[in-house]
Amino acid sequence: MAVGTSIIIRVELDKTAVNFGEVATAINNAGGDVIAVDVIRAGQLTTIRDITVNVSDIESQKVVNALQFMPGVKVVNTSDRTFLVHLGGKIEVQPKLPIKNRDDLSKVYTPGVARVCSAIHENKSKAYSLTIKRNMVAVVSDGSAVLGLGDIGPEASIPVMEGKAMLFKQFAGVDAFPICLDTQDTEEIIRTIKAIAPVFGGINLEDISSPRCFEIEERLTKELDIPVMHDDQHGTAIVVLAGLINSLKVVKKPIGSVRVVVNGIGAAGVAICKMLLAAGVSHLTAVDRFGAIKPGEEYENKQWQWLAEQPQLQNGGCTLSEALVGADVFIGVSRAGLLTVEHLKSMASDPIVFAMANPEPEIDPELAEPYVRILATGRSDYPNQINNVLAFPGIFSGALHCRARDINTEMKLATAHAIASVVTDEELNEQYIIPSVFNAHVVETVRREVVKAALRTGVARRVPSEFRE
Ligand SMILES: NC(=O)C1=CN([C@@H]2O[C@H](COP(=O)(O)OP(=O)(O)OC[C@H]3O[C@@H](n4cnc5c(N)ncnc54)[C@H](O)[C@@H]3O)[C@@H](O)[C@H]2O)C=CC1
Ligand SMILES: CC(=O)C(=O)O
Ligand SMILES: [Mg+2]
Repeated sequence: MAVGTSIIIRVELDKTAVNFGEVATAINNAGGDVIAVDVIRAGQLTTIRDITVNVSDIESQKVVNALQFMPGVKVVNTSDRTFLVHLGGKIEVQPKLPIKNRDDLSKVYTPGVARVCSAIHENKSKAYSLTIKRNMVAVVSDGSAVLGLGDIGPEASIPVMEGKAMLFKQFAGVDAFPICLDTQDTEEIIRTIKAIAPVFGGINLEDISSPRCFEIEERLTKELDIPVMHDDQHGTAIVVLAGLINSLKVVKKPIGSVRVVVNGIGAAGVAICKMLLAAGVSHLTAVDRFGAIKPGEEYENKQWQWLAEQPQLQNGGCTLSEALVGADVFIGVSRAGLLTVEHLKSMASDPIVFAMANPEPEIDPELAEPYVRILATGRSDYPNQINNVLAFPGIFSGALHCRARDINTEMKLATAHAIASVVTDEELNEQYIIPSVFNAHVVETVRREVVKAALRTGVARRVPSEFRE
């Protein structure tokens, strides 16, 4: 399944040779959908127009080619609107107050700033009240597992990390900065993050491949006193659990009785398995490239080893096709196109399918829809978007608010239940198992429940005023 985009094509039309209707037909025939037309210049013999076209990324060149070879049409240039929003980057640093005169200058900078530095030197925790640390998260990647694109390197990962920073700010008011590291060495990543940590109130690890991501997160959690969370693991697992809680209400199956197959036991898959077990799933099959993880087998990957020792793990060694026969739930965090209609037909009644590989899911949603009761993907352009963006802004907002030193399992479970609770019983249906990322109640509810869980479990270092008795 191709990814949709929209392009603007500037054309010069020779009025004696072609009319706009013919141009629009050629675009449609090549797979494009004209959504807007602007006349840039209208002359006696020629007109210049900007034509905005919705098109799949695969077909965009076909559309341009179709026009290029049309008599009377000259393609002046083409711009991809997705690329346009990335021009010059998507975020910037803005001062909170203007520097209008020398008096202002001497307060925000030297000499005034020196007194503030000394105050922090005497009491390090004042960095929270006197610097950006209080509300600033580092979004750190090494470019090794970017979306489903794989190891594309630090520079190529910047657009995703900038995007995450935008989401932090827009949805939760949390400032976040993208940091893309030119190393994939576990020790060097740990050392670097520890070295930059003083500026930040939290560390959001992003798109770091497994199994290195597990050790990096575990070590940083132990060695830093600010919350560290690998979003692809926990953000994803939390939202999956929220979606599953609500889906099971729709199909009226208790969590302890369903057979769940998770495909792709990497960063997201491991965390999803752990979260589902913590939430009460008792029949779980964990499938990766080499088949299902086998109980009793020895694995080099410590997370797989842990999973292999869990009594709820079933169907060891079988293929995805074998695992899916009679399964109630499929959760894919693997690769595009691994799931077929035949697989869906072999599942139990009322199949629940979360095909979450990005940007292309394990199965084309349009193919899957007729054969499933509930379908969710990671994408914004289909209903039921299961994406970690529902979790990380609110979690970090809550953790920063109560200055939590950790984001623990209770806080993660509280987040999953909080997200699920935003969809009321009256609203709940097959097409609406998970709230929209634009639903303002999501962050508000998650933030509140995260603070409550942090206070309850003793990881909060500050009791926000609204929680004081
Ligand atoms: N919707 C969402 O919120 C999220 C979606 N994802 C998506 O999930 C996918 C995996 O992400 P990560 O866990 O971060 O990557 P990862 O690289 O840590 O894990 C991917 C796993 O899939 C396995 N895999 C590859 N081919 C397979 C096959 N044919 N059958 C079974 N397993 C196979 C790999 O061996 C690996 O264990 C990506 O497409 C990513 O975009 C990840 C995080 C959040
Ligand atoms: C959504 C996300 O974090 C990913 O696909 O990697
Ligand atoms: Mg990610």
